[in-house]
Amino acid sequence: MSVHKNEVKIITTHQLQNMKERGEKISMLTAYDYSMATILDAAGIDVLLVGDSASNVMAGHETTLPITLDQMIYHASSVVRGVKRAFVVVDLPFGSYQGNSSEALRSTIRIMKESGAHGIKLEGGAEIKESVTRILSAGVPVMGHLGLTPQSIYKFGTYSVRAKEDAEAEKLLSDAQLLQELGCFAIVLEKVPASLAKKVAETLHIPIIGIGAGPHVDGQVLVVHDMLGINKEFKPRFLRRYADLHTIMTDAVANYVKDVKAQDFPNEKEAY
Ligand SMILES: Nc1nc(=O)c2c([nH]1)NC[C@@H]1CN(c3ccc(C(=O)N[C@@H](CCC(=O)O)C(=O)O)cc3)CN21
Ligand SMILES: CC(C)C(=O)C(=O)O
Ligand SMILES: [Mg+2]
Repeated sequence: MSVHKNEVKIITTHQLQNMKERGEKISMLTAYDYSMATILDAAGIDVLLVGDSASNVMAGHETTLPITLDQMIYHASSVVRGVKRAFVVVDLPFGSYQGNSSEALRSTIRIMKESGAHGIKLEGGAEIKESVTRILSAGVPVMGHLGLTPQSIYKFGTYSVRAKEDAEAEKLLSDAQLLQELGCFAIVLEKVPASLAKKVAETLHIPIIGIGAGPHVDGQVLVVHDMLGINKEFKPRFLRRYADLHTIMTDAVANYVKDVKAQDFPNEKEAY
């Protein structure tokens, strides 16, 4: 690939690894569509996650379970078209990989071929060892996801903080080590005690990206609609709101409605 003077450096798994080694934190947000991806990419985000949280945020489902592989591919291909620099990771949706490594590979190949994304993420540790191995052997970068794994919500029944007990914490650390040994390039840790996340980030050499996992990890991820304040209901302790787009958008739409009703829009300059 030729490198031109003004070309923006495309993020690779190697660069993410270098960032951990240099102590530069990795920034990651979700994106589900082209317009949002364009903005996030231009603003300098390192990694975009086409999360299965699209099931909640885009489609209005209660959980991440209903979203399909076809729907994830639609979101992912839209995101990829908006990106010039960020590394794009796609969640394998519920039912597309669990308990069947050949199906896991088939789902991954479809995502990579049909969306143009750069890697995939799946939830779990030892249980999904065969799937992870098989996907990695096809040359596809894999991101792990441990701690609160929303695709298993009905096994746990709550979205409460995970791995508070020693046994659960030990299992999480050994799962993280396993994922690293298999060859995963990074791991998301969701809603676990900061002290455990710190230990995992210090023990492993691959980047650990936290969401509700405290500051002592190698990067942070949030759902973009949450951090922009688009949805008002979701306010867990780990969320920081960087904007109140709910209010901005509501006011803008209310003003538009008012102007249309008052026949103030369109005016002469806005007509042909
Ligand atoms: N909009 C959105 N943001 C997310 O971060 C997100 C999704 N959707 N969907 C998929 C998963 C689910 N996630 C979640 C869900 C709930 C909590 C949570 O803290 N819920 C409650 C506390 C529940 C409890 O302690 O029992 C809260 O305080 O809102 C955290 C992450 C993270 N992901
Ligand atoms: C919350 C992040 C890590 C995720 O998996 C998603 O958005 O689906
Ligand atoms: Mg997810």
